[in-house]
Amino acid sequence: MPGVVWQQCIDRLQDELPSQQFNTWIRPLQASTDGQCLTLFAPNRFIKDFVSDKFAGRIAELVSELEPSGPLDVVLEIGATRQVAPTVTASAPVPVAAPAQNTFTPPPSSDMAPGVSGFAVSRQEPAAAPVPRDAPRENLRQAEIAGSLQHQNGLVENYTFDNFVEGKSNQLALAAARQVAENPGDSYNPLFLYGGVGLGKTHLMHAVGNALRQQKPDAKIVYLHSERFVADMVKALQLNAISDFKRYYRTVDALLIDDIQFFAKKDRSQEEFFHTFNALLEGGQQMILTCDRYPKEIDGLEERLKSRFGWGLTVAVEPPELETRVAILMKKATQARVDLPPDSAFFIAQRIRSNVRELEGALKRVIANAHFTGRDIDIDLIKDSLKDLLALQDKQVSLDNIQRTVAEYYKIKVADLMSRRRSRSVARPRQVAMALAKELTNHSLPEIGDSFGGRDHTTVLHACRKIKELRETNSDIREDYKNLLRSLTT
Ligand SMILES: Nc1ncnc2c1ncn2[C@@H]1O[C@H](COP(=O)(O)OP(=O)(O)OP(=O)(O)O)[C@@H](O)[C@H]1O
Repeated sequence: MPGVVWQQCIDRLQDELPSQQFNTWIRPLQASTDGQCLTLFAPNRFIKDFVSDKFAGRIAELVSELEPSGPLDVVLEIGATRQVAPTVTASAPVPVAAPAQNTFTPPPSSDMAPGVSGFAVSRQEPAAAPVPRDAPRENLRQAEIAGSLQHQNGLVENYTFDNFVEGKSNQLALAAARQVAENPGDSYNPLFLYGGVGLGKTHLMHAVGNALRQQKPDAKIVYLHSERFVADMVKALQLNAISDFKRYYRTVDALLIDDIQFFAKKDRSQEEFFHTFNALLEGGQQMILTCDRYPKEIDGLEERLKSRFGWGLTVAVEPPELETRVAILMKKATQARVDLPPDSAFFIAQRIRSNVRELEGALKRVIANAHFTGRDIDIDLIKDSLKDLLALQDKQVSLDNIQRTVAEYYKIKVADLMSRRRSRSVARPRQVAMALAKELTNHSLPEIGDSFGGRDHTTVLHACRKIKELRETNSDIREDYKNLLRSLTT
C-alpha cells in the first residue's frame, strides 16, 4: 500500500524536521504511484529543487524502509498545482488515498466557480442598500469608489529588503520574498506569510512591493489590510458599484493583503475575494498574503480559500532569536544615527523577546531618553528608560515562576525539580527548566544551579546543551519548550 507508506513517511519527516521546514517543503507535496515508482509532485520549481537537494535522500531511505513489498523508486516532479495540498498535522492526519486512481491527492475542490450573485450577506457585514441609478449619482458613485480605492497604493518606503535583517527565524520567508520580487506572478503565487504579531510579515510584503515598483515604476501595486478590503467591498455594494470594485482589483499587477485572518466569518467578502483570487492567479498577477496563523487553522474561513492559499508557497516567520534581535537593534540604531554599544544592544535584546515591534519600541524609548537627558546610551540609561517594562518582566519571569510553570506543565511537583531524583520523568523537565532559566533570566549558572536544590553550575550548562540538542532532534521537546516559552513570556 504505497499510499500508506507515503503517509508513514510524512509522519516520520514531521517528527524529524523543525515544523517550519516541514510545513514549507514537505507539506505541499502530493504523491501518486504506479506500484513501482512513487512520484512526488511539488507545486513549483522552488520547492521541487529544494526538496530534491535537501530531502530526496532521506525520503528515498524512508520509503525503502517502510515499503514492505520492496523498494520503490522516488521521483520528484512539478505537479498540477491546482490540487489540494495534503493536510498533515500531528493530531489529525487526513486520509490521502484515492484508491480508484491509485493517487494520494485529494480531488480538486468542486466549488470552483459559482456565480457571484445570489450569496447571502453575512451577519458581520452591513447589508448593502442599493442606490437607484441616475446620472449625477452615477458620477458621485464613480468618484467615491475611485477615491476609496486610490488610497490603497501607498507602500511604506523604508520597508525594503535592505532594511530587513536576516536571521534563522525569517530566512525562508526572506528567500521566498526575494524570489517573488524577481519573478512576480511566476511560481510562488500566492506567497503566504504567516506568524505572530510584529515579526516582519508586513515589512517583507512591502519589500516585495517596493522592489517591484523599482523595476517597473508604473506598476499598479496595491497594498491593503483585509479589513479595508471588506470595508471597500461593502461601500461598493452600497453604491451599486461592485463591478468597479471588481475591475479595480482585477487590473492590479500585484495585490498585497495583510492579516487575512480578518476575513474569517465574513462570507460575502470571502466570496468576493475568492473570485478576485482566481482572476489574478489566472492573469499571472502576484498576490502576497499575510496571516497570524497557518491557513488551515483559520476558523471561519471557507475550505476552498484555505486550499487555494496553499497553491503557492506558505512560509512561517518565527520570533527572532537573540543574535537576530541584537542585529536588528544595531541596524535600527545605525539608521537613527545613534551610537548603541554592543553590550547595550545585547542587554535590550535579552530582555525584550516577544517581537520586533516591541524591540523597536524599547529602542525608541531609550533613544528619546538619551536625547532628552543628553546622556550616552549605556546599560544604566537603558535600565532607567525601560524601568517599568523590565520590572514587569522580572516579576513575570523569575526562577520561581519558571519552576512552577514547568512543574505544572509536566504534572510533577516543584519539589521534584529540586530533588536528587534522576528518573527521566523528572530529570528531563528539570533540564528544560534550567535551560529556560538560562534563556529567560539574567541569573548566572551558579545561581540557577543553587535554585535547583544546590546543583553545580556544570550541571546547568550540561542541561542547557542537552536541551538545545534535543530541540533540534526531538519534536516533543521542541514543542514543549516552545509552549513553555510562550506561556512564560506572554
Ligand atoms: N527582520 C527585521 N529587520 C528589520 N526590521 C524588522 C524585522 N522584522 C520586523 N521588523 C520591524 O518590526 C516592525 C513590525 O514588523 P511588521 O509590521 O512587518 O510585523 P507583522 O509581522 O506584519 O505584524 P502584524 O501581524 O502585527 O501586522 C516593523 O517596523 C518592521 O520594520
